[in-house]
Amino acid sequence: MSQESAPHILIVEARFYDDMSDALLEGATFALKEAGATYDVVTVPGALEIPPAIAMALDAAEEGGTEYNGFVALGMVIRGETYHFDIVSNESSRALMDLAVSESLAIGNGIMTVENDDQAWARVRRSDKDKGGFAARAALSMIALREKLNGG
Ligand SMILES: Nc1c(NC[C@H](O)[C@H](O)[C@H](O)CO)[nH]c(=O)[nH]c1=O
Ligand SMILES: CC(=O)[C@@H](O)COP(=O)(O)O
Repeated sequence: MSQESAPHILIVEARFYDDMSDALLEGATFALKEAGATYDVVTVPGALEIPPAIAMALDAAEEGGTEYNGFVALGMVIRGETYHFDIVSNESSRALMDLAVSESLAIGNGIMTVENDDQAWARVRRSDKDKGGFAARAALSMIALREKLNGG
């Protein structure tokens, strides 16, 4: 897809923690609007469902559905008592990386993996770290890089 128009982004958010998801989404959408990009938002139950959602969007695009220049993954994974934290954290990030490399996708990974609520809140929109905005800008940067490499 050539980049004549503004980048069109799919934000896939895992709303496991509604309030933190609101903050991550605020940061991401602010950054995209600031850059003149357009976006759609879809919601999945948890971080493990983000990579399959992106894969589904790619399949839909091949069948005439919306084509996206890039993707932003937003989620919050907070360690609990069991090994599940490691599974959710490692597998979601691994699957995003596999998709990005195998499909040359521009994906900004805003899936936070933290030890506790304090660490979480220190890294969402209501702070200067704003990981949602950082993920959005990462996706836009990779779109621009792909255009440059393709002689755009
Ligand atoms: N504990 C967290 C989860 N767990 C849910 C998984 O992501 C997944 O939805 C479930 O295993 C069903 O497939 N997800 C988060 O995003 N954050 C968590 O802290
Ligand atoms: C990241 C998780 O899956 C975690 O929230 C689950 O909590 P627990 O390990 O106490 O079941």
